[in-house]
Amino acid sequence: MAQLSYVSGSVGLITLQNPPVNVLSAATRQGIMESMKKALNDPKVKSVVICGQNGVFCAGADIKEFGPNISGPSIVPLIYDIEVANKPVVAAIEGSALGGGLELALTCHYRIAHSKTRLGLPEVTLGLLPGAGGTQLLPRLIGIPASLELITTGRHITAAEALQLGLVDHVTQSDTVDSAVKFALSVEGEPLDSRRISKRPCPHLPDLDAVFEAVMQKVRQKFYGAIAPIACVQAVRAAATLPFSEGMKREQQLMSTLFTSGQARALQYSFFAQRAVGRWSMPSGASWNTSKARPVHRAAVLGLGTMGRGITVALAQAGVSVVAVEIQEKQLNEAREHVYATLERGAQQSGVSPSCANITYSHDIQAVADVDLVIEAVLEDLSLKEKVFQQLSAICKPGTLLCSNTSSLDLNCLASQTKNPELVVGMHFFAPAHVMKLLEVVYGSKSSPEAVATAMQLGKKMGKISVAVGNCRGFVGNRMLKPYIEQSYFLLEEGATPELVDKALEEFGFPMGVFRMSDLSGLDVGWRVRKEDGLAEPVGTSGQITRLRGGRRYSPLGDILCEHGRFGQKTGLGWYQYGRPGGRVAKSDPWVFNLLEEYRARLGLTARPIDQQEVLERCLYSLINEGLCILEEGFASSPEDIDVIYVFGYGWPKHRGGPMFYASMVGLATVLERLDHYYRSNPDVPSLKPCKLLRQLVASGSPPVHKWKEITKKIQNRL
Ligand SMILES: C[C@H](O)[C@H](C)C(=O)SCCNC(=O)CCNC(=O)[C@H](O)C(C)(C)COP(=O)([O-])OP(=O)([O-])OC[C@H]1O[C@@H](n2cnc3c(N)ncnc32)[C@H](O)[C@@H]1OP(=O)([O-])[O-]
Repeated sequence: MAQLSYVSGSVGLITLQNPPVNVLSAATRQGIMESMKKALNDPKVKSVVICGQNGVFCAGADIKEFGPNISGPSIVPLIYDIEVANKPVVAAIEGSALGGGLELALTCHYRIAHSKTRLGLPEVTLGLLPGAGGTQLLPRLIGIPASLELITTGRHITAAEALQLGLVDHVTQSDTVDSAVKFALSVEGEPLDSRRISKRPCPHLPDLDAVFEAVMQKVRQKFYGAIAPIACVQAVRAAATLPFSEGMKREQQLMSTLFTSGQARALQYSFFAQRAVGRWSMPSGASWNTSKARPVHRAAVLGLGTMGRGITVALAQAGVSVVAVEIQEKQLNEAREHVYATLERGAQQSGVSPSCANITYSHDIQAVADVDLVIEAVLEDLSLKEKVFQQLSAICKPGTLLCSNTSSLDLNCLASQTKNPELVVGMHFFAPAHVMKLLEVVYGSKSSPEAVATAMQLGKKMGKISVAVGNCRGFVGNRMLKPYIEQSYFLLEEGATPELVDKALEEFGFPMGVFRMSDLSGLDVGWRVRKEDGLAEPVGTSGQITRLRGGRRYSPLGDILCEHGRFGQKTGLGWYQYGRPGGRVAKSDPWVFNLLEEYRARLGLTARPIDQQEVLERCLYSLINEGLCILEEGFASSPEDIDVIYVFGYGWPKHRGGPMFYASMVGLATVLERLDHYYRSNPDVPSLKPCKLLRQLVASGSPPVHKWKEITKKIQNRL
């Protein structure tokens, strides 16, 4: 929907009306077309201003309309009618001008932006490219290098940067539409040829081939496996080498290869999944729109180790006043320096003044007495955390929310140590806590919906993507990681090497394979959890190795490495060698090969050839199966929750949507058939046994992901 009105005598004002962000739906495109025609044919109208309702210009094409049969006027001829118009057209840009929204502004003759506007061509983040001429117009306006950077990253830029680049003509602090109308009046009757960007030549670049070669190499590396960034480079190259109309044809051709691609579907699914997780619900029926969050003005962080420091930085950067508590003086001083340095660095990058003043440090737990919320981040030890929750419950003012950053311990145990278990929730951050976007908000059996709502809202304020999940062992992310790691160990026993397994997973798109990732996070972390679970038994001098725990197959390979002090990067030795403690570059280690050979020989295991497909099927399908169990048991309320957790917390390649979406793309029947196949030959590995929900989904015709919730409900009601 778009509406034409008349202002200041001779200006036609076209207002996009499609809340909340005025996307170019079929009706909006129709409205623009009709309004433009009317304005151009009306002799009283000497100039036109285009703006968006509710302080947002336009967030681009309507992603919800993407599919084989898009109705309504096509966007390209629509916006080029604007460029050829014989009356000046001024874009009044507020809020956001993204994708097709910026392309619309680029076909206007002038662009006036409010200082708080964000502009960009983020199509690549949706598996696409700017398909309404953005790859041809932007280089002609701001040059090739800047266009390549903006289009291959999809980065949103500020109005100030846009002015500097020449993308907008003027930036205003006051009413944007007023400014644009005044500007339009000032250019009425002026010649427009020089304002038609498509008519301009693309600025010459002396070392064109070298520039494109370098950018192509960079995007292939940085966005490993993603096809859209490559197509973006190819499209901009057309702008540099072809006349506009030929360049447009090339852009359309490349866009058509991306539009129907699996990657585009996965990335668009991820776009909406990120928004869907904010609409959380609990098995009790309580949810985001029935629960009121409490304001959090002052928060405390207890325990200033690696995680505590990151959480303190993230809170301060979100403008929350923080009480940072660490009982050990030395650790407290180190933390103070680390937090200060991190905030300083952040301030330099964002150009915003550092928020150090928001933080007070103390080594006395009494200092948390009057805060609204406490995040406990002490060592991952149940008895220690229980003591801390007893203390907090005694010290804190009534109503203070008590949150734990535990990554696997039972939240109900912590809550039972307090007077008000309804005020206890988990806030599981991911390292580094001031960088990683994901936050698992964990509700226990007594957590109140208000407590969950408050933690979810605080997470959003900290710039996190927060997902509400139930309190099972390892919550969602770590619980699914267990069968994934387990399978990788079994594959080593059967003949694989860490290199082969990691190669398969990295070619799939993970930034790091399971063994390199384990070396980074520290093998001793998992070892401690396996010991707590009574799984890791010392092999020691007896040399007796058993591969069964409670009737289930268990591989002690990881324990053996830890017994040799091989904790990964931190000791310089793990599944790979790193040259020195803290080394980052992984090199194959003959010691590991010898260990595997000796281990197999001692257990009478015969190595066999294992290919990448088997690695992917066993590691990913067992992880997916565990995810489906979590849905079945109600510890996650939707497949989107699981996919957002894996994409933003565990390095699952975004262009593959997440474990649940990937399973639907591969075909649930295939996942079921492969798991059945592996379970038949490994009956002592329960994580390979297909769960009820998987069988039910296949029996129901393998519906698309967004239909799983209703089938899951049916199963839960039967349970
Ligand atoms: C030809 C052309 O070249 C090509 C092909 C294209 O143009 S492709 C399209 C390119 N455009 C984009 O990539 C911009 C995507 N949007 C955003 O980045 C953000 O939305 C925002 C603009 C910065 C606002 O953020 P926000 O935090 O204030 O609100 P929100 O919660 O995100 O959004 C508010 C509501 O609007 C919905 N929404 C936002 N953008 C949308 C879009 N482009 N299409 C459909 N729905 C959209 C969103 O799902 C949510 O719905 P619901 O959850 O309430 O039901």
